[in-house]
Amino acid sequence: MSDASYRDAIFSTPLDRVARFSFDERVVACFPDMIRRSVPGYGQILGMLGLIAQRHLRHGARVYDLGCSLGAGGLALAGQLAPDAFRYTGVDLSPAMVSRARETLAAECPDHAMEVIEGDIRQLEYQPAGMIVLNFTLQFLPPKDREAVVARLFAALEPGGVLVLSEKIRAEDEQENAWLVERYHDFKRANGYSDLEISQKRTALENVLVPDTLAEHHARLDQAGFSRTHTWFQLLNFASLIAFKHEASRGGATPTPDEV
Ligand SMILES: Nc1ncnc2c1ncn2[C@@H]1O[C@H](C[S@+](CC[C@H]([NH3+])C(=O)[O-])CC(=O)[O-])[C@@H](O)[C@H]1O
Ligand SMILES: O=C(O)C(=O)Cc1ccccc1
Repeated sequence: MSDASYRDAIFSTPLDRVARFSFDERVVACFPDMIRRSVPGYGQILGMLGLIAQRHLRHGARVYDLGCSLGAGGLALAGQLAPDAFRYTGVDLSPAMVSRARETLAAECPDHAMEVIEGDIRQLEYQPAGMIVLNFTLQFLPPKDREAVVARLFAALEPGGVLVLSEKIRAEDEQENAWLVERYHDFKRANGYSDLEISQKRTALENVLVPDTLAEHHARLDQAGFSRTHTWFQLLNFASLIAFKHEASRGGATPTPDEV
């Protein structure tokens, strides 16, 4: 298969019926362009993964990248960490994404331990992990399935482990939300998408990408058992959170900010 990447023009012509958005071959072919032009802060969030891992990951521990798409999270980590610093397991449900991700990671980081599993993050048998990345993936699960997945991830994390959760979010306040969505559409327009593309993509994502509020995310993480959660990034209606699983062996000692 070719590793060429194309400009996203999927919603550029008028469609009689806009189908539900899916991660099929057509999306895979233009995905790097689509996500960079559609997700404010995407590159900056990826660039922080290595820094977060350097601070919080036990040397040699496993990192899960759930809904890894083309393995961008793995590439970012391998670019910043030594081969013995971590073992990467990407997981994605889309066969087209998985085969491209495997090719890219084998070619770009042959010295690192990188595997990609085709599977559903709701059913995966998780191995113990030091860091779990959900970079714009939880938002695609039916809302009723989100709590159970987060609980499973908490169980899979080693004490001292971290979950990085990046999501499109909805603001609680209707006016604030409307302002953020309008400026997000401006952002897309400035990145070369037409009004037609913006509106057809919006239709395709209805009931497929269902954003939660930041308060809902924090509450779900707290409920799963995470000892602390921070919102460390937000640009318009896109945000990233970090959740810490408490180090069990500290026996009541007060954790420093880096140890929470
Ligand atoms: N149940 C599921 N199980 C596994 N994968 C799933 C599931 N549902 C959806 N996916 C996968 O989650 C990914 C979401 S994209 C992630 C970007 C990437 N993290 C990146 O940093 O480039 C986000 C976006 O396109 O906005 C797709 O590849 C789906 O196939
Ligand atoms: O929310 C949107 O309008 C987007 O375009 C985000 C997005 C980016 C890439 C794939 C699916 C959704």
